[in-house]
Amino acid sequence: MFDITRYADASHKIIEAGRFLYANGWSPATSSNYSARIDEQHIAITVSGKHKGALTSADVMVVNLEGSPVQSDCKSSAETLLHSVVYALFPEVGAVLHTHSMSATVLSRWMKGENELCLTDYELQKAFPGYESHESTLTIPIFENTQNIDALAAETKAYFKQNPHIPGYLIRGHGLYTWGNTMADCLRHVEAFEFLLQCELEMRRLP
Ligand SMILES: CSCCC(=O)C(=O)COP(=O)(O)O
Ligand SMILES: [Zn+2]
Repeated sequence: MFDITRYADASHKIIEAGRFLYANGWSPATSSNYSARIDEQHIAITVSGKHKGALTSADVMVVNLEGSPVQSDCKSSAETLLHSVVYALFPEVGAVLHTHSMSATVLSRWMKGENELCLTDYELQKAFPGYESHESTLTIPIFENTQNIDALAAETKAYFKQNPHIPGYLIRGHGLYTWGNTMADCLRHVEAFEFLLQCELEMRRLP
């Protein structure tokens, strides 16, 4: 069983995150999904198909670390397993955010055939833990989009088991996943990734 006060706190943070991410244009229509850890075994996560700019507490439910609903008849995000993988691999992670920005979508499509984006020489790389200089390289894997979330979850699990320091990934033509120890950390990571992805797009537009 989970603590109801911790669930309420997680739900509140998810609702606020949705307003912020939608307002920035990073979660259009009913795209995206968000989660926050309640305890070692329970995660609060968005219900599937909801508009993320207008979430209410009824749009946030609880699943266990295997992604199964706990005390709810709602259907959790279609991408629940992608969240579960991160919580199961990294016990310190407190929040996972998935967004569908134009820059993540366009850049990952533009990079057709490439399976990683290497970011270097950006001061903002320092927004991520462990990246202490613009001279470091932040390598972001790009996974192919698929409707088979079980398969994608297995792929991401294998990758991040080997690469635990990488703070997120792209799904081609789909969006961004990132995480953090707190919701504030995770929101900072989304914002930093969005800035860096926009820079990369702009660089590719230059003659
Ligand atoms: C309308 S966007 C397609 C589904 C998706 O990629 C997404 O992020 C939202 O799915 P959910 O089931 O979490 O609402
Ligand atoms: Zn998505």
